[in-house]
Amino acid sequence: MLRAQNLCWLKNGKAILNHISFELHPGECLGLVGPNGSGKSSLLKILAFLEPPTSGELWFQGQPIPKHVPLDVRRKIAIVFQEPLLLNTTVWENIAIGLKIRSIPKQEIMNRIMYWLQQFGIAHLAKQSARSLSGGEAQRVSLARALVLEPDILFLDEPFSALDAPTKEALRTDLSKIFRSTHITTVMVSHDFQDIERLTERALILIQGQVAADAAPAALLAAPQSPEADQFLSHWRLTFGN
Ligand SMILES: Nc1ncnc2c1ncn2[C@@H]1O[C@H](COP(=O)(O)OP(=O)(O)OP(=O)(O)O)[C@@H](O)[C@H]1O
Repeated sequence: MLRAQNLCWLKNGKAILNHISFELHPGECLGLVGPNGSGKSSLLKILAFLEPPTSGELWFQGQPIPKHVPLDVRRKIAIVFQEPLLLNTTVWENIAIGLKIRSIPKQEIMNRIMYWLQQFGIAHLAKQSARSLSGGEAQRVSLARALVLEPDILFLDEPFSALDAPTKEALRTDLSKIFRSTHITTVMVSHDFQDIERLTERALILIQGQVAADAAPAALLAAPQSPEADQFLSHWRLTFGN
C-alpha cells in the first residue's frame, strides 16, 4: 500500500529523518512511536504527502509519489491531528464538507454520516455547533470526518494527547473496535506506547530520526531489537509489568 525507501528529511542543515525504509501493507495498523523530538510527526507528514522528503522515495499503491502530489492521490488519504480543526458550523456540516467537495450523491452523504455518527456515539450532537463541543467530542467529530471519506490510508497524529485519561480511554476503546471491524490501513503517531499496544499490530520505534525497531508491540516489549529501543521501552515495561 505504502513503501518508504531510504527517506531522509533535512531542515536547516539538520537531519530530522535518516534513511527510513519500511512497507505498510493493506489493512495494517502501524504505530510510529518514540520519545519527543524523534521525528514521528515529521515522518507522518512525509508519508501523508504534506512534505516532500529531501531524498529517498515514497511509493503509494505501486506508484512512485512525485514531488507535487496529484489531487486524486491526496484524496485517497485522510489525516486527523492532535487538535481537532473543526469549522465554525454544525457537527453534521463538518463531517459532510469533504463528501460535498467530492460531489458524493446526497443520499449517500446522509447514509455515510449517520453511520459514522453512530460508530462514534455522537449522533445526538449532529445539529450542535462544533464550537460548543468538549475536547473528546470534537476529536470524535474529527475522526468521523476522516473516516466518512473512506480513505485508503488513515493517518492519526497523537489523536489522544489533548484528552484527559477517562476521555482518552473511552475513545481508544471505540477506535479499537472500529479498527477491528473496518480493517482500515492506518498509521498512528503516539509517544505513548500504551496507545500503540492497544491499537496497532505493528510498531516502528523512532529514535533520533532512525528506525530503532520494527515489530509487533508485544514482541518489542519481550525483545526490543536494539539498545535504543530497549532504553525507550524500559519505562513501558514497568507500566505493563513485564
Ligand atoms: N519544519 C521544521 N523545521 C525545522 N525543524 C523541524 C521542523 N519540523 C520538525 N523539526 C524538528 O525535527 C525534530 C523532530 O520533530 P518531530 O515533531 O517530528 O518529532 P516528534 O517525535 O513528533 O516529537 P513530539 O513527540 O514532541 O511531537 C525536532 O527537533 C523538531 O524541532
